[in-house]
Amino acid sequence: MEKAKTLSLDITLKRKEDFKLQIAMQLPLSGITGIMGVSGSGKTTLLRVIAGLEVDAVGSLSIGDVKWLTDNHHVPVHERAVGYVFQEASLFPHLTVQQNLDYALKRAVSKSTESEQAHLAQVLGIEHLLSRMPHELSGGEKQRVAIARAIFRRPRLLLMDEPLAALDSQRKQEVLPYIEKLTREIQIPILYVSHSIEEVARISDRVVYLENGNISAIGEPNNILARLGPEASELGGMGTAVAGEVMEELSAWQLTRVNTPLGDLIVPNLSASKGSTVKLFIKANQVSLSLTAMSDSSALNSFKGRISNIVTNESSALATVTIDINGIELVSSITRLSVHNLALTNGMTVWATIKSAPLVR
Ligand SMILES: Nc1ncnc2c1ncn2[C@@H]1O[C@H](COP(=O)(O)OP(=O)(O)OP(=O)(O)O)[C@@H](O)[C@H]1O
Repeated sequence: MEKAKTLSLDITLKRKEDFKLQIAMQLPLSGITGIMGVSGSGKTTLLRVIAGLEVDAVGSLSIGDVKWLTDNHHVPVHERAVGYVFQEASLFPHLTVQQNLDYALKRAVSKSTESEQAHLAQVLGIEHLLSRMPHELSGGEKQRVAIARAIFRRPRLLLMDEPLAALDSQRKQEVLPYIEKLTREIQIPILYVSHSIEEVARISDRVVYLENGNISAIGEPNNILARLGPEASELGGMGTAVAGEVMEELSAWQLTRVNTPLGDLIVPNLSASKGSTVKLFIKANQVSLSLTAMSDSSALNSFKGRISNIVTNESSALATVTIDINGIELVSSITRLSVHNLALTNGMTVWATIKSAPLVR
């Protein structure tokens, strides 16, 4: 990996007797890196170390050619060019959106230019909100303003800690596309902490999975998410992310046909324009398996594939079966009893049926 475009860290932080964060990794300074793990695994602590908020962290940390932490130097928080977005937007209630942004700008070491600010306001869709007071904004709008405030300081890196956790699912769906646009249109690398597999699968280019202060897996979202064990249920359930192109609206049926590497998927109406790219998340518990093609079933989406992995655990009723369909690893969660009854084994050909309802954009 080219050093100038890499975030490198090799750090240790002993928090208390039973928790030590010990992370060594190199991440490309591009796109979105999802940081996942169950509660208490160290996600927030990792972001705090990178931001410079943990003065007891030891080791090395550099962003491109700039060293933020070495054996004998700790660059203080205000000199690290990072933007931080938390769960709560925390805007000043007595200032307008514009005044909130100006306030942040006045205190910034590095400031964006007026044209950069205008572009950012447009990317985040907040141009029309600038004269409003925070109490006149929805939760999603507040979060978009908080993101703009963080980026006005021209950070090298944007740290987001559960930025959507306080929003309901409709607002989440509303804000996610703006976050995705940031890495494309502003080219700002993002570290994105989330509890939600769905969110991370949808927006991340890579995932770092933490367990008890250590990295237990790092790589492509699907590879990581498919390997999660029982902890996946705390994270909203396992699943598979697939990107696809919107082919047509079946408006009479309130459905949309999306072409994906699995084949054509019929999903609830996405209201997305024809030709646009969407990401779908297929929950593992919505994928059933059969040995023959089912022609008399109500399910619309059925695909032929080959079993590439079966994980069972005698203490659990459920098994995780991975099916390779045109190179996509589709994860299915079915009972161990079904694996036994169908005598499923690696390499076997099966039909995977996806209920159309649970697909999300
Ligand atoms: N200020 C603190 N002092 C001592 N220990 C702390 C402090 N903050 C967090 N911890 C501990 O450090 C560990 C990691 O916490 P951290 O908040 O990084 O986890 P997390 O993965 O972000 O969790 P969550 O998903 O619940 O936010 C936990 O054991 C936690 O109890």
